[in-house]
Amino acid sequence: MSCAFSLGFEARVLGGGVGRGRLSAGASRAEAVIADPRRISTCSPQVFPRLSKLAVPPHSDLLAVREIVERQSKDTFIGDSPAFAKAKFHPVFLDQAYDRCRHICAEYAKTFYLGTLLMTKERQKAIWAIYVWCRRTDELVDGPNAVHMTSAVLDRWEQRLDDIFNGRPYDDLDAALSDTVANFPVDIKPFRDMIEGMRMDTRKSRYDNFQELYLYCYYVAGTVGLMSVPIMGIAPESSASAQAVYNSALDLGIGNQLVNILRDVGEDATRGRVYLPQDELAQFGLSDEDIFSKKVTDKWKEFMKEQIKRARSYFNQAEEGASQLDKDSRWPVWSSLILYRQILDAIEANDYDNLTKRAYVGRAKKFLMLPLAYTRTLPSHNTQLRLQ
Ligand SMILES: CC(C)=CCC/C(C)=C/CC/C(C)=C/CC/C(C)=C/[C@@H]1[C@@H](COP(=O)(O)OP(=O)(O)O)[C@]1(C)CC/C=C(\C)CC/C=C(\C)CCC=C(C)C
Repeated sequence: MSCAFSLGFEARVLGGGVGRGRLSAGASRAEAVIADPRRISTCSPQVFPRLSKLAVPPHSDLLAVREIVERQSKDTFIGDSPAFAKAKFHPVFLDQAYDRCRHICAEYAKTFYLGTLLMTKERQKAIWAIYVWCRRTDELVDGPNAVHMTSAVLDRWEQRLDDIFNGRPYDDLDAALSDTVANFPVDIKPFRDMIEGMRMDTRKSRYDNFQELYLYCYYVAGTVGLMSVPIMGIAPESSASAQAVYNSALDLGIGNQLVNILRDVGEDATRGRVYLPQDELAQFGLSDEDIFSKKVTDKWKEFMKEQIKRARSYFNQAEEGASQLDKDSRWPVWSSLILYRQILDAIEANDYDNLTKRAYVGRAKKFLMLPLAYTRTLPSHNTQLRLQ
């Protein structure tokens, strides 16, 4: 491994984080921007600046994450929820609504669905309802009706979200989510932020740097981590702080989204989209034209190696928090971790050709991974969080 590519200092979204290089108290998020173009190694004939690891931009939606965690960690939260007072549905209707969520989840995310089967019934239902809302939100911009997408559509979707949280669902799938948010301490902000991510996606097709990309990844995937932890629960025996566990949840979301981006570079390019930081492409002597020409050059391979390394480092950090979740909730999280790592392995196995090939994890490999993920949920594999 060339020392030119070492990853930079790490900083945490929530401060007081896990692992190496956390921000010292009082350090601003702006200081967490760590790409340093002047740091060019001399130990390799072809030199590249190092990539930033976690360039957390000082954006208000990222600053608000700490408050989301605090609100979601409050004991009184559930009683405060408007949906708690209003969402009273007939149990048969609710059972059917959750059952539809279960079917959708089983159809679209089989491996993840299998992983939920060890969770308590209440948690399973809640995570399926959240999954369905996220999937429907994503379908607005990515699904068959995406051609009809306008900002008014997303505004209406956000209004509908308010109604869900106020116990006034539009349909049965919404009702499942109304019931979920009445039963679990889930804040509305991560849901709003995911919609914001969809807005960003419709407005923007280039990312100047990793900070911009990080914000996008937070919106569309880090938010899933924030929504999921209150459902999955932190193990009563864990001595980790909620902030540290949420940091890991964000890391898993960001890591997963980075993998999605790396897997889909060629496909996105055919839609005129490049989700790779423009400044990093330039640092490696690459540009959009290299992506559109779909030639896997040595420069591209070096660039990809670094992008993969960065995605992996998010998973390494996510592991720490995954082991602090309630034990019956760990399986789907470990499955997701292992599966997305395998996609990175598949990109390597394709010799970094993600321009003309889609990295793929076969069905057999996916199912074989499930018992492996299960062993990681056992106490013998429990990683201790290094910082509380
Ligand atoms: C355990 C687990 C995986 C739970 C999450 C369940 C859930 C609610 C998933 C919603 C996913 C979804 C449909 C999001 C919409 C936006 C989107 C498409 C995001 C991308 C997902 C990948 O889906 P897929 O590969 O099917 O996408 P396409 O085919 O390209 O459309 C994302 C990459 C985001 C996924 C993010 C997560 C799964 C974050 C998971 C984090 C946690 C569950 C927190 C775990 C806690 C700790 C402490 C580690």
